[in-house]
Amino acid sequence: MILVTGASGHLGANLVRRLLADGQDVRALVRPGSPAGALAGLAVHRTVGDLRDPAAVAAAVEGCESVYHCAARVSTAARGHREIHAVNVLGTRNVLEAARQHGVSRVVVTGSFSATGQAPGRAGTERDLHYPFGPHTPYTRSKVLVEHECCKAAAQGLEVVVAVSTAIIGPHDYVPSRMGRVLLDFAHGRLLAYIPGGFEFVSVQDLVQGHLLAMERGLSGHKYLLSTEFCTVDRMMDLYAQVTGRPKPRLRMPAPAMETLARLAEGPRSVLTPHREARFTPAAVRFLRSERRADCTLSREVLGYRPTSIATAVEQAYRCFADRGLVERRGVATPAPRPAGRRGREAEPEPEGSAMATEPTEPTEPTEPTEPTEPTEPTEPTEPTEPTGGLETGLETGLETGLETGLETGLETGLETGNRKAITAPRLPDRHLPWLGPLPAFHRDPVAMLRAARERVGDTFAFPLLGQEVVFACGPEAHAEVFEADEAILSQREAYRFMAPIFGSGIGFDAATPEEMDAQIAPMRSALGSRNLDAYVRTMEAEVRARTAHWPAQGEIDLLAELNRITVAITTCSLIGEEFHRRMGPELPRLYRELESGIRLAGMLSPKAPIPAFRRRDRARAAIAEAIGEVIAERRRRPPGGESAVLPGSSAGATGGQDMLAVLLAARTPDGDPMPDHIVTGILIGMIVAGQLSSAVLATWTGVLLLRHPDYVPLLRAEQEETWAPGSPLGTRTLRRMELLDNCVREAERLHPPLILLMRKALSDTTIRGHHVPAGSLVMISPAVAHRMPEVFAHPDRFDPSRYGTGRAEHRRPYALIGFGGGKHRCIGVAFAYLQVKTVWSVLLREADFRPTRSAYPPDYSTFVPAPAAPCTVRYRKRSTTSS
Ligand code: HEM
Repeated sequence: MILVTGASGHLGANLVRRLLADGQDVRALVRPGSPAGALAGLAVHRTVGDLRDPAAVAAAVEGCESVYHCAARVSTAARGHREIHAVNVLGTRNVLEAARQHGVSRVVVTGSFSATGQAPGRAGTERDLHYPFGPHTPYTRSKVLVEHECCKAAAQGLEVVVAVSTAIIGPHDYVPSRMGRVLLDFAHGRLLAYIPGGFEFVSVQDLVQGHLLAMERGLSGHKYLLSTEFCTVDRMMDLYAQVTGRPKPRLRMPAPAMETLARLAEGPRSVLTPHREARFTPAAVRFLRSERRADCTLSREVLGYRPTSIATAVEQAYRCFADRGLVERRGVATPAPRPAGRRGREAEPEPEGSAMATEPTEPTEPTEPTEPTEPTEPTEPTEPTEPTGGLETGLETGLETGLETGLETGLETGLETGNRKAITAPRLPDRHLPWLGPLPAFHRDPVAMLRAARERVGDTFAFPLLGQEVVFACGPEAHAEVFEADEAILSQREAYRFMAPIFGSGIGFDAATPEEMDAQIAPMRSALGSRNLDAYVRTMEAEVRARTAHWPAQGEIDLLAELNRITVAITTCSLIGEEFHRRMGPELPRLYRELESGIRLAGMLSPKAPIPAFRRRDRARAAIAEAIGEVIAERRRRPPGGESAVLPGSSAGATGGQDMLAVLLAARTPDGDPMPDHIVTGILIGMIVAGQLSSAVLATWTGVLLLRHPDYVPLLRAEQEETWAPGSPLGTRTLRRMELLDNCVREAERLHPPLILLMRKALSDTTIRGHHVPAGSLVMISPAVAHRMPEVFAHPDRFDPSRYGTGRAEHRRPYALIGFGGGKHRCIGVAFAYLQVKTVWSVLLREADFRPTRSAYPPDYSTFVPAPAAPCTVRYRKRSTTSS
């Protein structure tokens, strides 16, 4: 058995495939939440574990003859020392220690070229010592220490070899890697200019070959550089142009000017997007210009390493993306071979069947005699994927000076973005500010702004917003095109990634792949299925009664605040259980509010910007996560079927009585392992955010509409008398028979949908209603605008529950009523939400009479889930009092 760590990263995914093809038995260690696609359908023993956990690592290593340790936390950030050190250095120590204890015969550890020193005037070799006093990133430093760990382990008798990677390109890139993202951007027309320079690249298949050779022939305690060839950015542009069929960007920016521009951009960026990973930094431009080279003579002589060609690797990478639907499938032209390079390897005979290339390009600048500097932006570490470093950052800088840079820095660099030219939908008149677009009007009242624009321009139009090109589309046909689009073309996950700090890293919209996200919410889907709903309704009824029991006989309440408390209790008990609700008590509504207030426009720009709302969001999340963690720990200690996992009123032993935490704790990953605790926690928090406030708001709007149309109240009470005997508990069957109530809630959904904007990110060029939508655009639809279209709903501003009755049923037109979305991402909580709102109003209408205190309850559009503006006060009188 062979263990591969980091098996779902770019190198890992290729290495595992090669080992399987060689007939090896492979165990793959992957971190929790890693992309399922990388290993999907492969006959590997998948084991989930964190490198920082010595026990998990030891369990993975046990029984293996050899280990490939490819996992690493890759980052270009100047921050995050602790985590990067813990994953890379201590994680490697754990692997090596476990290997020693379990008698593993050999370990190959993936190293980074960024940790190799640089000698003036020649290509770097294994002998060049790292210069410790340069401005290195925590990642580079960690990879130097990884090499030290390997040396120590070798000195203690373990056979360990370091296989050093340069910038990787090639197939099976599922995350995708940085180099893969550059290729995708090129294919989607998002690279508009580049800076000349050059890099060492390694074809992922050469890197795999190098790892196998290092395992077989490498000397213990030694390292071997593995590169395929040095490529200039010009050459790389030509290769990309050949495989994608797109022209290479015409703008070739002078490096000195770009360094100045990068310097100018630093100030605004540090204010606007302090946590966004920056690529366009002066240091990165300098690095690009230094054209650092690697000499792989040692690998060739000792290991017999025979690199192939980057041209082939680029072609394979493109084909693999095309197979996965991420880029257009086309007859990929085989890029022209190039003559051999200038260094040690050029004297070698060409390997059979290789397209060893030649590139006579001389470095445009002399190699700098100092260590290359790396970008030093304060960003969050990226996910562990592959063993690369500052090199690829330089490359990205070389390639990306268009839209993304504009977004990062807030500066239009004078390069027009490709998106803007290519969108064919009518544009809103350019009366707004560049880059910001119609932000002030949109922020104040997005529904009014979009409605007015639709009246002027039509159902589909485009406008810039915070540096992002937005295509807005309205009407059932447009909705069908958006909701039914493939995730690889219009991505929901990419559009909502700014919610990642709420779900947690690798969870929900931040899951590594769409399949991973589906797998995470699948247990919730079944927990919200019809067999469980009766038990939830009993919780709902109990919570509404418990709350109203505190009300004096008559008085004034803030309806939104009351319904918020009730839905907090219902959501908490149904999702996490009563013990959590009891433990958190009155704190919960505040914590949920602070969590939800973190969903705002600023998040689209930088979800971690240092603004008070985001700080409150993060504090609230931490407090909720900690408390959920304690409940999980208690539940895990107790035998399954413990009482707290059963909702009040449920029949003993019925699966239908379990809260959703119990369902998640019982759920298994595809490998049969329990779901890791942090994923369970993240999913529950995500569900709270998805369901609680929106239910409270829908319930409030239902109440406000009934207050404004009091004629419906006696009709609703008459319906209740027919369907719900006094003293008997509510249930799903009873609620379903309340058709008028159902239609009133549906009118609330139509007139005041809690989610007013739904979004998708275009990952490939596509069309909507015949208009071209380039990759990178944000596609937006609005239930609030669509529900007031007179072409779809007669007299759309009128409250008219009879529109859903026999003979009319306007909502049945596909994708006309979209308050809960549509297509494959339609809300999984729709039945739960409807039952909740209907239960709330069944009980409230039975218990009290209500009257408005205000002549109007206008929506407050300052939040993502607009409710009636505060205070939403209403007067009530308990009905028993009324009758007495
Ligand atoms: C009145 C209450 C609710 C409203 C108005 C609402 C609305 C929506 C909408 C519009 C979407 C689709 C988003 C899109 O396509 O971009 C959605 C998705 C979702 N909702 Fe709800 N929701 C409500 C309650 C709930 C509840 C109670 C839960 C769970 C407890 C829930 C869980 C989800 C989840 C997990 C998704 C994502 C589904 C997917 O992407 O496959 N929602 N919701």
